[in-house]
This record gives sequence, structure tokens and C-alpha cells, in this order.
Amino acid sequence: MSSFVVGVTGGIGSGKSAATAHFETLGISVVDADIVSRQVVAKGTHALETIVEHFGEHVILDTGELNRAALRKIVFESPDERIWLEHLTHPLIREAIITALTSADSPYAILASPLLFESDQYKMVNRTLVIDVPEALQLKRTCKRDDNSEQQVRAIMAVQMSRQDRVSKADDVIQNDQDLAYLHSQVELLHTQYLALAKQS
Ligand SMILES: CC(C)(COP(=O)(O)OP(=O)(O)OC[C@H]1O[C@@H](n2cnc3c(N)ncnc32)[C@H](O)[C@@H]1O)[C@@H](O)C(=O)NCCC(=O)NCCS
Ligand SMILES: Nc1ncnc2c1ncn2[C@@H]1O[C@H](COP(=O)(O)OP(=O)(O)OP(=O)(O)O)[C@@H](O)[C@H]1O
Repeated sequence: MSSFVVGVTGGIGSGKSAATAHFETLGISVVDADIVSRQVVAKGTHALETIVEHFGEHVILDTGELNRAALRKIVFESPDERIWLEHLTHPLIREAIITALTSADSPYAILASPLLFESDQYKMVNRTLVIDVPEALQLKRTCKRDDNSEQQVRAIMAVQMSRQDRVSKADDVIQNDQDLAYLHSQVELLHTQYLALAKQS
């Protein structure tokens, strides 16, 4: 188990995955809360059954998997429904993150999560890194990547912590407003620091 864990966060489409993919190429184990959050509601899980009982059959695909687009539409339009879903999934996500971090064996490990500060996941990490982008770029990159409408991305951004609050809580910040080569260079600088901090811990 890695004794030093860096939490990487940022708003939707800020570049968390792009940053953590580069940490991975440097040999660092990455636990991604978005991936974990899909596993806890995979086909056949009790959590998925509970979701279908609550929202109805239309949130399930013919394959038996969660219809993510349908659920996304519901929960980002209704705060009560989002809170209901978070109460169901967040404890499961937390347990699965702990299990995954326990088997991480690199000099330090990374927990990537969009809700590091909003949930209690920040308590699982020794240091925090925010990937920060201007909102216009965040919107542009997310719409280009996903088939989400601009309105839907704005609805997701609206329920997330403000850019200013997130940055004020961070130990480290990378400005991801340039090209990927620049992002990678910033990741490499921090990697050197994290190796030194992990050795001291
Ligand atoms: C609503 C769901 C089904 C939509 O699935 P979809 O495949 O469209 O999106 P995905 O899970 O890949 O999330 C995309 C991005 O949306 C944002 N997001 C997702 N859930 C939340 C949330 N509860 N609050 C704020 N932002 C969120 C994050 O930036 C995330 O990176 C899904 O996001 C979900 O189950 N969310 C609740 C669980 C959760 O809080 N996950 C966040 C990681 S801990
Ligand atoms: N510096 C950059 N230059 C150009 N494109 C970038 C840069 N950083 C990230 N991107 C692109 O922007 C999009 C969003 O980045 P990424 O998927 O890494 O964000 P994320 O924070 O992981 O998002 P989410 O919260 O939705 O999981 C991706 O298509 C990615 O390839």
C-alpha cells in the first residue's frame, strides 16, 4: 500500500483524466472515482436494483445496464434526486476507493475525484492538486468530448464547487489552459515533489 496519497480534483472537463494518465505513465497508481462510481452500479448490483425501484424501468437499458444519459438528465435537473442518488452511491464509492487504494503499490498513489472537496474523500489523501481551467475552456472541451448539450454541462458545473473555492482549498494547482505538452510538464514537476514528500512520510 502506498502511504502517501495525492487527491486530484477539478470541475467537469478540467483535465483530471489527462493529468492522471500522465502520472500513470510515470509509474504512479491511479484510483479514479468516476470509474469506481460506474462499478458500484454495474449490472446485477444491489445498488442498481435500488436505483430502478426508485426511478423506474426507463433508467435501465435493454442490456440490463444503467441508462446513464437518462439518469444524468434527471439528477442534474432535480437537486433532491441527485442527493438521493449520492446518499446511495457515495458510501459504496468510498468503500471501493479504500479497497483500491489499499492495493496501490507505487511510491505514492493518486485518487482522482471530481468531488474530492464536496464529499469527505479529501480526508483519505495527504495532499491535494486542483486542475484549474477558465470556465469557457471547460465548457468547450467538455462539449467537444461528450455528446452533452451546453445546457447540460452548465447544469453539472452549477452543482459543483466554484473554481475559486476549489483553488483556495488546494495545496497545488495546475493551470490547464495551454496544450497537453504543457500539462504534462507541470505533472512532471509535481511528480518530483511528490516523490520527495512520499519519502519523508
Ligand atoms: C448521474 C450519472 C449516472 C451520469 O453518468 P455519466 O456517465 O453521464 O457521467 P460520469 O459518471 O462519467 O460523470 C461525469 C462528470 O459529471 C460530474 N458529476 C457526476 N456526478 C456528480 C455529482 N453527484 N455532483 C457533481 N458533479 C457530478 C463529474 O464532473 C464527473 O466527472 C453519474 O454521474 C452518477 O452516478 N453520479 C452520482 C455518483 C457521483 O457522485 N459520482 C461522482 C464521482 S464520486
Ligand atoms: N491541455 C489540454 N489541451 C487540449 N485538450 C485538453 C487539454 N486537457 C484536457 N483536454 C481535453 O479536454 C477534455 C476534458 O479533459 P478530461 O477528460 O481529462 O477532463 P476530466 O477533468 O477528467 O473530466 P470529467 O470530470 O468529466 O471526468 C478531454 O477530451 C481532454 O482530452
